[in-house]
Amino acid sequence: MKNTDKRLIVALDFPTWGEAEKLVNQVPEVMFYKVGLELYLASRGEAVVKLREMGKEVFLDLKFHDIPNTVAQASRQAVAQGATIFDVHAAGGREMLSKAAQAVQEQAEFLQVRKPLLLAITVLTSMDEEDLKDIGLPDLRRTVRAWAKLAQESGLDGVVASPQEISLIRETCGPDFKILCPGVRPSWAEAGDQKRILTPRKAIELGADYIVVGRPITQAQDPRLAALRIIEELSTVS
Ligand SMILES: O=C(O)c1cc(=O)[nH]c(=O)n1[C@@H]1O[C@H](COP(=O)(O)O)[C@@H](O)[C@H]1O
Repeated sequence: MKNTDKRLIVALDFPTWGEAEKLVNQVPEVMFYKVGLELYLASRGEAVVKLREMGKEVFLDLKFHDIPNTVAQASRQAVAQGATIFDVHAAGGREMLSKAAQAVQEQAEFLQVRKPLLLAITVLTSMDEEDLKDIGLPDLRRTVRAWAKLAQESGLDGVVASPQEISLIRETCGPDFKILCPGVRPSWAEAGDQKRILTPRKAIELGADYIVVGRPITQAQDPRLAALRIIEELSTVS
């Protein structure tokens, strides 16, 4: 199908599978969807199965953050669900990250399935310097750099980060480390609760491998038109 771009992942933040399914059917050009906490729980995990049956790729965004054994075991389940990408929090630390990476490798070999990309959340795009100070972390860019480096040293494939930190992460982790960016807002959309944002084109130009866009598409009057405008914007950047 023309007019698709797998660098665009649409966040299906809906309270029922029915609403999510309607959106997916409205925008056949979008091939990659994010299932987060709300839809995963509302659909009792079925959203992932249904999207796979519809031929879509899934970013399973459950942001695991727990003791190393618990996260490793949950990671095995994420591999079994057929996600293309899933994530854990970098703040879980070196042992949690490396056990998760090891579990993904082992489980993919055991099930003989394609190994999903395992990404680490750095600093959430809804937080700014002030929010970080509140939780005792004094320097946003130093934190992002340290967490990205830790994720890479622990064997992860990449990070989830604000587009504003792409250059910093590229400098630190090199060209092959994956960077997935939420906090992406077309010039015509509202920021909402996102604080560290850039446009889709700018994010890709700076070196993002994937962008995640939710409400500018899912809450648009015409979601298909909104998605096509973003796909068109991306097509100008190779
Ligand atoms: O892990 C994520 O996807 C994520 C990380 C982050 O730092 N910021 C962030 O917004 N997200 C997710 O990306 C999506 C962004 O949605 P919109 O703000 O509606 O475009 C939401 O589903 C968030 O859960």
